[in-house]
Amino acid sequence: MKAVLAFDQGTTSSRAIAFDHSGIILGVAQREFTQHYPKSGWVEHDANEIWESQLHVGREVLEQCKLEPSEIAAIGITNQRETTVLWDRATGAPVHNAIVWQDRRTAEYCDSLREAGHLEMIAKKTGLLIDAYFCATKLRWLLDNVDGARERAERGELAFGTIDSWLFWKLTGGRIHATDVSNASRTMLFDIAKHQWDDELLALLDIPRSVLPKVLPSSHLYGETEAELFGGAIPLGGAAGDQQSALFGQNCTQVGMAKNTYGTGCFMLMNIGEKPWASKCKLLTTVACTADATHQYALEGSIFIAGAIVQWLRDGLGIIQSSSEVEPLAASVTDSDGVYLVPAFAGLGAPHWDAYARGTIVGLTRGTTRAHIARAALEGIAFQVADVLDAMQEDAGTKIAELRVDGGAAANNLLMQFQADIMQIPVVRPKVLETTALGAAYLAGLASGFWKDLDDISNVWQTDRIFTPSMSPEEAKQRRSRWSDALERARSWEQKS
Ligand SMILES: Nc1ncnc2c1ncn2[C@@H]1O[C@H](COP(=O)(O)OP(=O)(O)O)[C@@H](O)[C@H]1O
Ligand SMILES: O=P(O)(O)OC[C@H](O)CO
Repeated sequence: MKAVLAFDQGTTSSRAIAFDHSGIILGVAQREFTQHYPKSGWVEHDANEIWESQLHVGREVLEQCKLEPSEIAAIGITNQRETTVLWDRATGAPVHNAIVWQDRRTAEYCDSLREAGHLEMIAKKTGLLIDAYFCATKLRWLLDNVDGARERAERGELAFGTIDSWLFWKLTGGRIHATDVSNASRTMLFDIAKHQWDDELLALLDIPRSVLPKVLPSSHLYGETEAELFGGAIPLGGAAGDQQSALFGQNCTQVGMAKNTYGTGCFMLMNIGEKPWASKCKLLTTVACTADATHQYALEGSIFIAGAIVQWLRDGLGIIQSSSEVEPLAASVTDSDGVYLVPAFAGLGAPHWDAYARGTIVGLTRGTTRAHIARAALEGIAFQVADVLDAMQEDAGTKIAELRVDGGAAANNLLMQFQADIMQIPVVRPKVLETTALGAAYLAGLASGFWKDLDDISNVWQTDRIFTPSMSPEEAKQRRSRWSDALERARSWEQKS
């Protein structure tokens, strides 16, 4: 076998990456797809467009690398999590656009769940806080708002899944309706200690069990692709939510090791070992990936908007033409000149959890230029990450020695240096920034025997650059205090209807 293929289905694009046995990237294909914003705070994707884009890049990378399906040991899927698809089992047609993880339409329903006193029970079972972010309330919304959906679901005609399930279904021509444990742990319907769907939660959310996929380990032979899709069947060797996949791809397999991924949002995960425990600092407890069917958990801080702020500078404000221009623009000034940008465009996630916060720019003067705004935008990403790191250290009762980083925006040196400065710990960037895809490749490669065990893959991870703090602790403290002031201005901005 020559390669393992990772399908990395992200929020803004679908990617396919082929890795060889040494973890070297043989080829990458990528395709963006449409973001739908039907109302303020709503975000949707066309699940068929997701499928078509993923299929297209899968074929493209095989062609690019001149690889035959028979030379691929397995495909590993990694995906944007929580994005919720509901489709018809007979036709395979989605009943509605997928509701994306960033979508806030169920925020008020979540308030009512909280007010009814369900917070503790839900946190204990699922490791999650009650938030519109997770699948459960999105799925309930679909069942209640799509004509006839609830009746069809009760009759067993509909299937629910996160994007991994949806891709498994499409790749196998509807033969497989399954998800992996790491994705299941993001639904708010899954008991993470017992590793099973929970009847009390299903009853509370009014979700019929018949819509649910089967839950399997992350590294596992799920089946094979339909032969005609790629000109030959390819084994499906695993799946994982993209953030758990990145934790695995960063080799954070020991307790206390942490990574942060800078994509559309930012997600910091720290390995906490074999027992789940509840966060005291509004972080999530989630299922991590393992090489076998054993269980591991991670503590997670999810930030909704990170790299997306750079897209907004490009597409919304038009002050840059491409994402890579943000670094030279921000570097053209020595600081943000007192400007703070809180990127709460979709509310605030960890550790603040305010669905009604909105994006804010404060400290503007007549001297403010687009360069200051660009710099404040990058700093706004780093400040959010520092808040999560504090919460994680407090929760774990230990200092995190270093933070491993990856994702599209981790290529930005100015951002990485500021991140190390403001957190006062080293930021370590690996050579392969595609650790999300690498994690999925590992999972599939381990299931198919392409790699023997964890030792076999331990040499793949290599450091590219370490950013060490160069700002004084006093200055970092002062800057973070101003950031907290700015954050206060952003909180509770959107009014409840
Ligand atoms: N040089 C850069 N500096 C800052 N942000 C960047 C840079 N290049 C890309 N990005 C941002 O990174 C994100 C893309 O990263 P990626 O890991 O592909 O995200 P996702 O998987 O969420 O689609 C985009 O939001 C983009 O704006
Ligand atoms: O698509 P990404 O990389 O921004 O990741 C999205 C997360 O999985 C949402 O929880």
